[in-house]
Amino acid sequence: MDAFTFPSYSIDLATGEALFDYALTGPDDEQRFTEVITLPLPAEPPSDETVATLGRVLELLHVVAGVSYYKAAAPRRLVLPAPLGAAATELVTAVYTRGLAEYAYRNQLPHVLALRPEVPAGEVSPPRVYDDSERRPLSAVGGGKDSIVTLEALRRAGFEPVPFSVNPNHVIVSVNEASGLPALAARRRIDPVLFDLNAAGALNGHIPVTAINSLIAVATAVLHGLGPVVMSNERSASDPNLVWNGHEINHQWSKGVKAEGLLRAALAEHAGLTEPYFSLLRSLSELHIARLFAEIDRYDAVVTSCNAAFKLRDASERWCRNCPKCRFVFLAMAPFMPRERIVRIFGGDLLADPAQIPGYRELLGVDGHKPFECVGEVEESVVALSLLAEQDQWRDAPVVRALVDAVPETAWSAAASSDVFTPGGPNFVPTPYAKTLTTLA
Ligand SMILES: CC(=O)N[C@H]1[C@@H](OP(=O)(O)OP(=O)(O)OC[C@H]2O[C@@H](n3ccc(=O)[nH]c3=O)[C@H](O)[C@@H]2O)O[C@H](CO)[C@@H](O)[C@@H]1O[C@H](C)C(=O)N[C@@H](C)C(=O)N[C@@H](CCC(=O)O)C(=O)O
Ligand SMILES: Nc1ncnc2c1ncn2[C@@H]1O[C@H](COP(=O)(O)OP(=O)(O)OP(=O)(O)O)[C@@H](O)[C@H]1O
Repeated sequence: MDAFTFPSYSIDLATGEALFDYALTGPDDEQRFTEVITLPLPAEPPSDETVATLGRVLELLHVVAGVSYYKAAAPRRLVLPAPLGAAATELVTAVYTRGLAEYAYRNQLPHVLALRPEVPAGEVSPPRVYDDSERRPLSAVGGGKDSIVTLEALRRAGFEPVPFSVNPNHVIVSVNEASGLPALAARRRIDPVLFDLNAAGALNGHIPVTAINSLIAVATAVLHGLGPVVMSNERSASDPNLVWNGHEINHQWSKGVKAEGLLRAALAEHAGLTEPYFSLLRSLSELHIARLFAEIDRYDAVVTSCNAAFKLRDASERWCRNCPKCRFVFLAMAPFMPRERIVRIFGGDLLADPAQIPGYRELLGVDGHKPFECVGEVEESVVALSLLAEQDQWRDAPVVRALVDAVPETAWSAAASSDVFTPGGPNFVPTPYAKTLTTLA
């Protein structure tokens, strides 16, 4: 295939159903796709102004959500459907290059990292300004510890958050029920043709799913007259897994602070939103978030951070207890709660199981590189281990003992002077939200 194009998109405001069309085109062939995203409908029909702003957000979503289908063939041309301003073009370029960097690396497709969209010439008419900064926030809920910390902090600080999820599965539904807050949900249906192509051996790999979920959340906030979308993306999401041909490869790229800045700028430029989107947890390490989570117990029976529970097919019920994310989150929570509590949350004790040692050695930087998963930095893992080694309840756990012996002296010294509990780094948290997290301390 030579090119990826965006033939059309439409929305039916009576049902909330938006259709996004895509095409992979070649000299003799064309493969079409349609993704269906259904937004929850508000009680009152939206005003013309709201519909206009929503249309602008959906234009960005149309282009960004194409990344799932582009990756089936990775053509060298990305032909956008309409003119875009500089900030929106920068977002799109980054989503298809940095957002697909892990995919490019694993499939050895360096041209993807150099992709530049072809933007039709023309002016984009300026959007109407939509001041959403003082409205109730939409809090994106993914079912894991991070979004629970955000939801609870916002609620306790009096912001009256509205929980929101894309395709909530039973985990997310249970988390929302445990919160007691009425939630909004959007549906997203990937074109089944993509799965057929995958089964037939098409190119496949990781995509920047947070960028897609984020724009669906912003579209929902606009349609419902709500305020900023509040995410739970942490500091370490901005750190790459490795560098390849001079390019950073980051599994979590669209959770990182650069992606957050690009999305905010594109939404301001293209849709006129004054305070569209920010991550409340941006300054915090995963370990710090785990410590905050330990202060909240109403979600213990439902919280699930394991990605295996969120697969579209053959999902695990809750924690699979045998993946990098389960290992990392167990290690990060363990120092801050009684052993019986964490074993109850996970349904098992990962630090009592010697089979987990090789996976933990990767997380601790003893072997290989940081896994391609949503896990914290090596330093955070070493700090967590050092805390466990000081506690009677964990000191003699088989995995803790083996790991304490495996970690090199240099890592212990780095951990001793670590700043993992000191908030830091760039963030976009608006001033009224600056003290929100203190409600959990
Ligand atoms: C649940 C999961 O981790 N899935 C990744 C996995 O896909 P798998 O085939 O095992 O299961 P499915 O998720 O059901 O996907 C089936 C196919 O559909 C494609 N697909 C899925 C969602 C989408 O939006 N677009 C798609 O094209 C997918 O490629 C499969 O072929 O492995 C895939 C290949 O590496 C990953 O792409 C799947 O990741 C999902 C998109 C996903 O939702 N992952 C999140 C849990 C995730 O990884 N989040 C990251 C943040 C990444 C970011 O930058 O936003 C994190 O938490 O670190
Ligand atoms: N299905 C979803 N709908 C809406 N937002 C989501 C969804 N899944 C994840 N998110 C949001 O995307 C961001 C990244 O998701 P991630 O899975 O890392 O977070 P989490 O589930 O809150 O916590 P954890 O890291 O413990 O899994 C978070 O801000 C989360 O709220």
